[in-house]
Amino acid sequence: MSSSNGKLRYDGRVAVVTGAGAGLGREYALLFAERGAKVVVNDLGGTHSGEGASQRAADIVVEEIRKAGGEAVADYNSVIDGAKVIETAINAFGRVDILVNNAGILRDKSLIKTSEQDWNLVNDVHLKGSFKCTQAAFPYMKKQNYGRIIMTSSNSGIYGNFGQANYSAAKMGLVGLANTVAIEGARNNVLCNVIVPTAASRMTEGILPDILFNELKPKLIAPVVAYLCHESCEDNGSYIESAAGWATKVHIVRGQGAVLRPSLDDPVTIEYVKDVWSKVTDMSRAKHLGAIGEASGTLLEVLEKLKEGGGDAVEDTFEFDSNALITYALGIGASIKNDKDMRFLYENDTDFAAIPSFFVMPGLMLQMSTDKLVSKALPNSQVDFTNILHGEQYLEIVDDLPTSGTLLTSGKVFDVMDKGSGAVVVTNCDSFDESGRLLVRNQSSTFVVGAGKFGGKKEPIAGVVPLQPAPNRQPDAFVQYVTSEDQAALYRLSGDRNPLHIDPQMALMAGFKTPILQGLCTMGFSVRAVLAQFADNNPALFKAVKVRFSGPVIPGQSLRVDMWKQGTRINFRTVVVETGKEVISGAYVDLKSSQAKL
Ligand SMILES: CCCCCCC[C@@H](O)CC(=O)SCCNC(=O)CCNC(=O)[C@H](O)C(C)(C)COP(=O)(O)OP(=O)(O)OC[C@H]1O[C@@H](n2cnc3c(N)ncnc32)[C@H](O)[C@@H]1OP(=O)(O)O
Repeated sequence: MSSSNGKLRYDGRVAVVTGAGAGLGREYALLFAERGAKVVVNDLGGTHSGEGASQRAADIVVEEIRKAGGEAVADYNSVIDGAKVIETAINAFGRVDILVNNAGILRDKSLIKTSEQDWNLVNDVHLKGSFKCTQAAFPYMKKQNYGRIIMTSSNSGIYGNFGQANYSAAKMGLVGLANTVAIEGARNNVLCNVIVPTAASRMTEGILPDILFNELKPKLIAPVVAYLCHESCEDNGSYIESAAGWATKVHIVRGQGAVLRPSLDDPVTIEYVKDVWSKVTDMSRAKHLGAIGEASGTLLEVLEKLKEGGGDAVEDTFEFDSNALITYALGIGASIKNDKDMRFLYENDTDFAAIPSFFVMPGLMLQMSTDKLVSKALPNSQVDFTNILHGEQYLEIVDDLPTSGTLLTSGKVFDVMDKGSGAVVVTNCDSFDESGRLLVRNQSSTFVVGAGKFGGKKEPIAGVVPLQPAPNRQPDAFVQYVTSEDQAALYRLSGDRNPLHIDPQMALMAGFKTPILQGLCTMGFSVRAVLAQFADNNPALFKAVKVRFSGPVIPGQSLRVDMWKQGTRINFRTVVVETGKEVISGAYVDLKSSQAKL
């Protein structure tokens, strides 16, 4: 009930505040009364460790309220007798609208020294007392279709605090109690929230440092609790931390988690758990779940994935910005010497855009960040940078591409082939933007040299994107580029830090005389050639590319890209000019429209 001057009022409401003889409870009681509520000032009047009883504390506060012109009655019952506390409200005022479960005691001891009595007493007053009072008030509130309930938790519960095992447990218990009360009351407009206060009171005296203690006035928290209890506040099940004239909502969050077995038929092993532990504990994409149904919903999704045998999917985020796009463009030979390349090199260019082949990166980085995909797909195989070569790549742009953002990429092994001289592992990686929109699909084949002859099948399954041989005629066009001796060194800044491309020793171990160029760098040069020749350098016309890396390129060599136009498909091959050897075969770029011209 708001009065005309905009002040929030509680006229006609009856508020029960437990433990209202001092500290926070007293401030709540005074504020409710000042704003028109009739108040039950409950206080057993014991010591802060729960000894003794006295009517004095409650009486003083009642007196204070009455003197100020408010209405209040005292109640001296223990909150464990919750029914009696609520009875006081019904007898005096005929109803109960607001219940602030605030009463509490402390019996701080280290875990080892905590007696059963210390445990029971603290839990009884905080947890059982809140339960008893709430249970007694609930029928009245439900019947009148109105109620506001507060549970009082503590950072000691949420984070733990040395010497407060009993208190921490009770305080976290109150969070659980509030969660369910909020659900059970919602239909009848009986809302329940949690306050997590840090206040100077007789309970915290001697625990908090003096400087902090003096600034943590209970009076500064009372308006937060009062607002939570006002009819205009629709929060339900919220945890609100408040102290020193500050308040915030607190959430329990859950990470994305990791699937712990490849399929429904597989057991969960300790070793697998260890392998994916960093994913289990990764909180970078943690989320708050609104209800228990959301939590179990995720489990159903996991089971669905496992049924499809997709439990081995791995996920990662990929962040990029204009720097990443420009570094990539330079890495595949874009140059300011070419006017039409400015849009790829200068973030203030009005048409600034990514060269579309940049979007192989999320899939590549996912594969390089985990040894779970390629190596796990092969029996007894040791996969490392000395025996893998990029075999094939397919990239498809599905939706409009931003020039910066964070993509979530999900990848899994799609096919494994035994080619004798090596094994080919095909992975599919889909990348989504933050709203869940699928932007890019990548399919990569990794040729694992020497890992063949394991008795696997030779042919690909349906869904492995096939190559397309070049037409049997002279190319319609060709473009030639010189790569720099530093090309691989420059390109690796985009993320592919495979030492094969820069470290002569590693190259020797992998069977090459010198470091070789990244396959995707050669692909990038080739895509640039097709865009320049057939799409007026317009990246928006690019739809997809498929290539096979059929031979290595040495940085410094020249590349000739031979192209054939067949409608919107541009077939191409890439040849090292100095040797005449084909290094990209069976390749094509699909453009979005047939505006493409010779
Ligand atoms: C975990 C991380 C994920 C991946 C990260 C990648 C990181 C990067 O840093 C790695 C790189 O960029 S490496 C550089 C780019 N790649 C290359 O230079 C490889 C060039 N290709 C070759 O040398 C040979 O084709 C070679 C060696 C691949 C094959 O040659 P051969 O052994 O002589 O094979 P061949 O007799 O020609 O054919 C045997 C069967 O294999 C198939 N095949 C051939 N080349 C393939 C290729 N590139 N990709 C896929 N399959 C290929 C053939 O079709 C044949 O199969 P079938 O008998 O069924 O026809």
